[in-house]
Amino acid sequence: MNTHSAISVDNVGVTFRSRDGETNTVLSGVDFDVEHGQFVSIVGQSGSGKTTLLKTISGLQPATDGEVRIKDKPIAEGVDEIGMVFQSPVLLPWRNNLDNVLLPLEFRGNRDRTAEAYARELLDMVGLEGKAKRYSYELSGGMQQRVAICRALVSNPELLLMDEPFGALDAMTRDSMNFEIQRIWRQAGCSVLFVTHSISEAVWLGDRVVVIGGRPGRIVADITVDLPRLRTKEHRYSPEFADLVGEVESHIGVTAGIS
Ligand SMILES: Nc1ncnc2c1ncn2[C@@H]1O[C@H](COP(=O)(O)OP(=O)(O)OP(=O)(O)O)[C@@H](O)[C@H]1O
Repeated sequence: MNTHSAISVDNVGVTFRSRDGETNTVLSGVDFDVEHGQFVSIVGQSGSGKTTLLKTISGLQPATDGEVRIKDKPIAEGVDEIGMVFQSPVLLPWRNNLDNVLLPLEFRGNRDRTAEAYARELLDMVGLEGKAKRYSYELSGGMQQRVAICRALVSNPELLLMDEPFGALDAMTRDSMNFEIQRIWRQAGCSVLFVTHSISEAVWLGDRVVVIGGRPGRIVADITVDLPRLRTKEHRYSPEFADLVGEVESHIGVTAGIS
């Protein structure tokens, strides 16, 4: 492991075993490090194992081989340093936004005035000033996803795992969330692993784009995105951006045997 790594995924493999004893190895030899504060996009064909990888890094899915370490502590020992955001915000409709954001702290018995003030700060940070006492049904899809992001950030995680977080949003809201998430990430100061089906989103947001491919899934490319921050729409029309998108596409295509 690199001494500066916040997250170390060390030769991880995942094999599922069905009830009748059949095995399905989904990931094999997945090996990469994430430095503190890095934004890493993960792309790959449907079924390549992206969600399985995020679940394994979060500790929800035990690794069959290898190990995941967060700040040098094995994930298997239980680590509080992770926040997760899914495609659907999954907010509890009977709780207002503030209470939804505070849920993880409530579970741990850590809800107090300081936590409430921080949760309000987060809601302000994502542009939901004045919406703390509103309910999810009063919000747009993009606003609900912002509440889910606040809930994931309220424990000050080292690592934010995002699985297709903007996949259910319309194109314009997705665009604005892509811009917003850069600002939120920089303010929160955490590392991010961001799974997406959109190659341009992956390149636009990432410091790196990790491509998962093959059967079983493994890392077939790890591409550095050397575009300046904060990225604006103009970057998407630059030749450098187009080259990077082409490079990522070529790796996804090669692994699928379609290029
Ligand atoms: N709990 C499980 N038990 C058995 N097989 C599973 C389980 N979870 C995932 N799989 C299998 O692992 C493979 C990878 O699934 P995964 O959801 O990780 O892929 P993905 O790259 O995230 O796909 P998508 O892009 O479609 O969301 C699939 O073949 C899936 O059927």
